[in-house]
Amino acid sequence: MFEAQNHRKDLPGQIYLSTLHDVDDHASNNLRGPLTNTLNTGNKSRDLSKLMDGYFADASATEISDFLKLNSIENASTRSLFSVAKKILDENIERKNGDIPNRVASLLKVVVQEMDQRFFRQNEDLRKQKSTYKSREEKLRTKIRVLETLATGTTEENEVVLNQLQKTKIEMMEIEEKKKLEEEDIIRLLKQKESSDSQIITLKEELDLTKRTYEKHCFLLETQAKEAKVELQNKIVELECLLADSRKKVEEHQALTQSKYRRWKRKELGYKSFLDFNSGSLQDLRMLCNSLKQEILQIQNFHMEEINHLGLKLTSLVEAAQNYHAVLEENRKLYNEVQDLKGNIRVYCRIRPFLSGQSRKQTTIEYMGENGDLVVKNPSKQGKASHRLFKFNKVFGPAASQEEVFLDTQQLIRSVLDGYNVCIFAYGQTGSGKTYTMTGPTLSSKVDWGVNYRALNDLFHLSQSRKSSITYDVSVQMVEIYNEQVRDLLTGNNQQKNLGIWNSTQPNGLAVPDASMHPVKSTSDVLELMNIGLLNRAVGATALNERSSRSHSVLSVHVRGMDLKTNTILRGNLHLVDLAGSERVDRSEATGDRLREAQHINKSLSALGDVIFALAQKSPHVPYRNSKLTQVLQSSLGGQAKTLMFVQLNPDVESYSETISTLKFAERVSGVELGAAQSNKEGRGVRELMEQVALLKDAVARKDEEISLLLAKPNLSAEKHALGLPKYGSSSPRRHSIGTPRSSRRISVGKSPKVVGKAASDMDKSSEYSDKHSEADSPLSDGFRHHKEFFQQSRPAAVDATLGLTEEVVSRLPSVHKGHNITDEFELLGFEDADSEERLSDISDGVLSMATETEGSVASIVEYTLFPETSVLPSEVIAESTVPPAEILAESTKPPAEKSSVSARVPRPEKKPSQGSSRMSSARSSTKVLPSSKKAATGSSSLVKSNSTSSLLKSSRRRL
Ligand SMILES: Nc1ncnc2c1ncn2[C@@H]1O[C@H](COP(=O)(O)OP(=O)(O)OP(=O)(O)O)[C@@H](O)[C@H]1O
Repeated sequence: MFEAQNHRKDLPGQIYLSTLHDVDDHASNNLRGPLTNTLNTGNKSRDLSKLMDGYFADASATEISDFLKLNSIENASTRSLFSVAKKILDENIERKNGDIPNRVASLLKVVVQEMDQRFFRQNEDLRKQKSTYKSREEKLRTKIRVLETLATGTTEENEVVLNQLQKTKIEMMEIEEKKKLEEEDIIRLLKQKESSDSQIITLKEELDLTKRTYEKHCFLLETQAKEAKVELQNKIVELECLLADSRKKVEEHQALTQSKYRRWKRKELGYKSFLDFNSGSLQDLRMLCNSLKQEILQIQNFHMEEINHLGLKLTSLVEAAQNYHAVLEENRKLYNEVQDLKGNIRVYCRIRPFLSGQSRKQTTIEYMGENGDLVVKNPSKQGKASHRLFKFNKVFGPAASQEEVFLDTQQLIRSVLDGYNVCIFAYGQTGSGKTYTMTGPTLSSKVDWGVNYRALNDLFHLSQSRKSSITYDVSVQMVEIYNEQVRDLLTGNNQQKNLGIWNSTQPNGLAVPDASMHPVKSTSDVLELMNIGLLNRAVGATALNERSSRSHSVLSVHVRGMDLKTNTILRGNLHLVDLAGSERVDRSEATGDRLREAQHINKSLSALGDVIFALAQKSPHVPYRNSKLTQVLQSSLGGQAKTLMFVQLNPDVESYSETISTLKFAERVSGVELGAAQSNKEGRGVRELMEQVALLKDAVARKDEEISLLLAKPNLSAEKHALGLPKYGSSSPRRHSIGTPRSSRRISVGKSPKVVGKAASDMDKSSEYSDKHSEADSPLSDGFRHHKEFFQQSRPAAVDATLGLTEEVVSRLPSVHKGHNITDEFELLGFEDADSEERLSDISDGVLSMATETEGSVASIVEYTLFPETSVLPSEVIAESTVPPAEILAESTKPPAEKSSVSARVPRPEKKPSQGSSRMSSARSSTKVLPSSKKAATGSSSLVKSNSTSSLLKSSRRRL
């Protein structure tokens, strides 16, 4: 150990290289120590740490060589030298992009050389050390051998020697271990050397490369510098030239500025003089302005006065405009009145709003005028051709409330209380709002009430307010027409019973005699009945699936009013009709029930159209009988009624074609004139007639007496034969008059035949049309016979009585009723009226129609017979029919108050019973009497053939 330590001290360069680490650490410590001291002492030499920190990166070659001289590089450790070399390279590569300056390269060279030498020296040292160790090992082995020999001498000595040997062995082992360690160190050093060698080689190569690149770069830079220098020199020359130019320009500019200055000076002087001049004229202008102000004030005052004047004129204009609106309203009213007078069917158009479920809300309605104009747009067309204008009495937009709609309908409905027949019907495709308008969406809310409820409600209120002067009885019927079958909706049982319809219009507007008639006293009664009706309709609807759309519902309101002052009786009927959907069902698509429904709807609506258009054309024949619907509405579509049609529209573009066909229909309807409506009043005319009848009755009584006196004489038959009077029983006077050719009747009736002939001719016409067979060839053909038969069947007794007497008795009684012209009586009957003639020509079913469509007076007579004041059962009628005619006639002359009870029992004064009389009795008996009762009544009518009456008339005729 000791030797080893000593040997360390002997190593060259004073570096302890027992291990490489030791060498490095010690070396760096040794190096740093003196260098640091040197720096601290102010020596300018630089130490190796600076070298390591790249201190020499920017140092000159001389500085580096100085540094290397001053500092013993041999004292630096190998590791630090390596790191110095690496750092130099890294730094230079980072800084200069691989260009290593010469000085750094030389420094590197020095460091690398030093490291080379050091490795060489170390190698040498290690070799020497190895040989030293070997010699020592030899020495020790010899010592061991000596000692072993000595040990064999004495055991003690041996032991001592052994101990020494062991110690020596241990030492040897330690030395061997150390040797091994040193050998390992040497091997590691050798390896390090090898790696350093390779590093040095690569470094050298890199250095060479860098040097070459650097040299190239330097050359490039030098050439660039030369070029830049030349360029700069050129620029300097250019700049000098420019400087000379700008100097010249500055001089020129200065000269120009001076001339400008002089010019401005001159201008200033000019402006000054101009300003002086202007201030003078400003003064003048001020004065002028003041005078103008005065003038303007004057004009302003003048205009103010004018404006005030205009304001006054405007106020009067506004008033006029307001009046204009009033006048417009008045005009509308007047127009409606004219329409009423003309008997035009009023047409109101109502457009329903889009429903919440409708997704596309594109409307076909372009414009709705307050005057009833409606413009519809065709969505598939463009330009003018896409628009169509329609004109109606009124157009209600989607926002119109139920109340607004009713307000415009109210007056019409109110006229029912004045004895008019009114018909309101809603026409339009399915879902267009017909039921909404007529009934309303719900009954629970008053706001939603449709025309039906509001109408009845209004009628009740009005009748209440009039009750001091007129007492009213209101009754309702509600029927449904489905597949040409009429069903009573108020019976309570829902059996599908097809009800019969009168073949002609009835004076009381009753078209469906078998439908139950329900007297109503209040709105709640109506609501109750409506509910029953709707329920019955709904039950039908469930059975037949949405039947309400395919059936017509008719609510008939019958009003009878008695004027307490004049004893006039008013009869008004209101038909409120919710028609089936008007859309044309494609027959090719519909089958079975649907096809049947479609056919029936199409048929009935076409029939309605035909009736309306026949009326419009004043056609002699109105085809009421072509459908149940037109039959039911006959009394309200004929001459005396007021008719209103609601045209319901769905604004959706998809419904365009339906909308157009609905509007076209409505447009034609709106042009229809039915003739002036007439009130069903039983007034003075009736009473006068009654008075005449009373006179006649007296005359007949007197003549009867005379006849009975004559009959008492024995030569009676001869006398009778001589007179040539027809025998009673073979033909009644009425029959005679009808069966006789018109010319002969003319002769027999004197002045009146003209009228009678006309009436008969009308009857003939109606017969012709009603039968739908031409009778033109022969007036006495089958058709005429049919007419004759029908006339016999349906002719009301009262008319018969009146006409019979008029023709054959009255005309021969100038002495009885002196000064009274029989023509007047016919005028009273309305037969002289040209209109009535026209209307008579419309009769399709004989005298009953005639009675309705002529003056109210005749209707009243029929009414008395058909509709007694109190309901009388057929049996009672039969019993009462035995009342002697004298008594009846006497009764008829009584005042109405007394008359009412008796008139109800008025039997026909006809001698010959007929089917017509049976019909009368069925009608008078009760509105609820079934058609089957007609037969019973017919049977009972034989009883009506009162002996006294027949003998009375027979004898009177004989006498005459
Ligand atoms: N003026 C309206 N305001 C609000 N909703 C309306 C109006 N008119 C109709 N409707 C609604 O449109 C729908 C169809 O109306 P409605 O049933 O009255 O048509 P419709 O013509 O009677 O049909 P249908 O022929 O099938 O009986 C209903 O839901 C109804 O509430």
